[in-house]
Amino acid sequence: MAAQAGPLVDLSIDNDGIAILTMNRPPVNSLNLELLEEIGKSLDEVAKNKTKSMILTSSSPSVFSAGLDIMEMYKPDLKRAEIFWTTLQDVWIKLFGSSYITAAAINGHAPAGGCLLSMSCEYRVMVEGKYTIGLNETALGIVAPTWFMDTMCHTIPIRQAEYALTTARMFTVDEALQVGLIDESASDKADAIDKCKKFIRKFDKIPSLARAVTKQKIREGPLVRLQKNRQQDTAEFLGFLKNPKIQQSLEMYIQSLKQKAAK
Ligand SMILES: CC/C=C\C/C=C\C/C=C\CC/C=C/CC(=O)SCCNC(=O)CCNC(=O)[C@H](O)C(C)(C)COP(=O)(O)OP(=O)(O)OC[C@H]1O[C@@H](n2cnc3c(N)ncnc32)[C@H](O)[C@@H]1OP(=O)(O)O
Repeated sequence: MAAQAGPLVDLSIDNDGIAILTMNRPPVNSLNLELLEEIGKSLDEVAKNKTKSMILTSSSPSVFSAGLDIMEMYKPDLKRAEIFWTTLQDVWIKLFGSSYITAAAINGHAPAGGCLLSMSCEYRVMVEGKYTIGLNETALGIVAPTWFMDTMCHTIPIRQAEYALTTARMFTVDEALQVGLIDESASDKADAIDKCKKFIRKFDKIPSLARAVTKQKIREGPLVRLQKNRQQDTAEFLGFLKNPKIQQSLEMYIQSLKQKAAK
């Protein structure tokens, strides 16, 4: 993978007071520990500055995020793997549970953890093209953690979520629109950001405390479930990583990604 140039995230505030959080880990914004830490810090910053809203996007021209960095899971140092997983949990708790308004301008592919980040926002606009979005874990022989599933069930009807999760369905932009996995499509990244801003402006006349408390109450179930089960969730993740069969399938998956990239 190419060496990192520049900061892993960019956080800027526009003239309307909207924070734009841009993931910047070329080539595919795979979520390693350092990127997750930087996303977490940026989410803290947005909360601390009482910014009214945030749009999550990517600096890549074709990938929103490739999901978790597979190299964090392949033959890992278990202490780092534990920190990696708890940092991912923290990011999800901060984003899914945020009181400020959140929207994702999905400017490219969003598999697995990339889909999770976008679903943790309140509104999704995806750029038209041959991009796909979804939770593909079962295709890799693994089970998405309960809070990944909960997040999908908060986004699309539970029947559709069950079908998508069990079949590892990757949705095209049109299919995602049809099922409600995304709210709108856009012609390009600028259009996606404009549409996210239009969504954010819908709240101009809604008292912010009432909005925030309503959001937190409706999202309380999945949040409490993870908060109560964090240690068990982490132990399960580490247990997976220690399983030789999982390591073998990871190795094969990495090879297949590399072969595809080399073509
Ligand atoms: C797989 C996990 C298995 C077991 C884990 C064990 C236990 C886990 C238990 C529970 C946790 C489960 C939760 C998992 C959630 C996840 O997020 S897993 C990650 C799933 N992500 C994917 O499957 C996406 C894979 N990537 C792609 O499909 C494509 O790269 C993508 C469509 C995003 C972009 O395509 P393209 O622009 O053509 O780029 P390339 O494919 O050419 O890739 C460029 C280089 O980037 C490397 N790469 C791609 N994805 C990842 C990744 N997720 N992690 C690390 N590296 C990645 C790719 O190998 C290329 O590298 P190279 O240039 O060859 O060095």
